[in-house]
Amino acid sequence: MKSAEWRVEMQHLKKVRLLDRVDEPCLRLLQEVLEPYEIDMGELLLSPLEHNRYLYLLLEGELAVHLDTLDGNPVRAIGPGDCAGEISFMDDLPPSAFVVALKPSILLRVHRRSMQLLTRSPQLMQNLAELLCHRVRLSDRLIINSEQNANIDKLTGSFNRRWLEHIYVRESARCALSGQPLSLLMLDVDRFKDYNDRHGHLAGDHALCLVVNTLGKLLRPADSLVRYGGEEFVVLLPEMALEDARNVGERLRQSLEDIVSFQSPIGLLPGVTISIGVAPMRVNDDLDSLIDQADQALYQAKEQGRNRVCG
Ligand SMILES: Nc1nc2c(ncn2[C@@H]2O[C@H](COP(=O)(O)OP(=O)(O)OP(=O)(O)O)[C@@H](O)[C@H]2O)c(=O)[nH]1
Repeated sequence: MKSAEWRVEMQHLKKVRLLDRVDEPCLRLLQEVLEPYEIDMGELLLSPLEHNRYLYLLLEGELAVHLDTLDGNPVRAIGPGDCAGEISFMDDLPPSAFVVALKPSILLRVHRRSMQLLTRSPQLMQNLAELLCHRVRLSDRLIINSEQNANIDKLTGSFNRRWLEHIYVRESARCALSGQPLSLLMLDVDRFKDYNDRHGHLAGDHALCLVVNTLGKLLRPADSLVRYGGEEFVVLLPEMALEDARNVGERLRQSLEDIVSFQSPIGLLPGVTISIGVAPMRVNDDLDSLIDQADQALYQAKEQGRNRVCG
């Protein structure tokens, strides 16, 4: 980052949202302490590893904010008129994120020692408070999104095992308390190794997505379709007894048998069939013992020739 040679003018300050509606005398004072800087593309402006003493106001260019490392995708971009470093500028702690220039950028910066000057303007303080509120809301949204993503299988978009462990605790307790049954289906794609060998691993991936898309449409909102691992899936059916769960299993099995071929991004592919083991929750069943029961029923379905429901 290098100091720029030009003088900061009023027109520059008018571009910055943080200075919106700040009165002219205060802007004039700020004009004296703001320093213009230029930063090259790819250059690091802020890092959690280095103390920051400045508030940066971006006039031109674009910056990117990265949380943990610079390798992944940025969590947000900073455009002209926005600012950077405001949190570490205020609390005098290391920055909470990396900020890097996405384009050659022009900035104004003000040192912490001029903080008193900023606090003279109630309007500027209000703008700053609003900006910090906005940042908090963004962070909350990021936490919610990452929490949701942590429960989702990346390939198929179904729930993953982590979600199953979480939802089982809730649903089993709820059903036990209200005297309702709960059942679990264990599903496995038939002869999936052959499918991969014959049509390729990518085709296998599309077939797994087909399974999730097809079965997902047949389930109630309260049911959870979970990719348990590889080509194995679990369906948790709260408030459902064994007989009804068998019927659901049969409907799921049939729905895939009916798909002889399907259109995928790599062309027309053959459908797959599934075998299903059904298990009703018994008193004192935990998730492992219930899965174990369903797994034994699934084993029988495979033994009896596949593409069937047992249990
Ligand atoms: N394409 C693809 N294949 C996977 C994935 N996860 C697991 N597999 C494959 O699924 C196959 C499972 O094979 P097996 O456990 O032998 O069972 P199977 O061939 O389905 O035979 P049965 O279960 O006895 O009907 C293995 O070849 C794995 O490589 C995945 O995410 N994508």
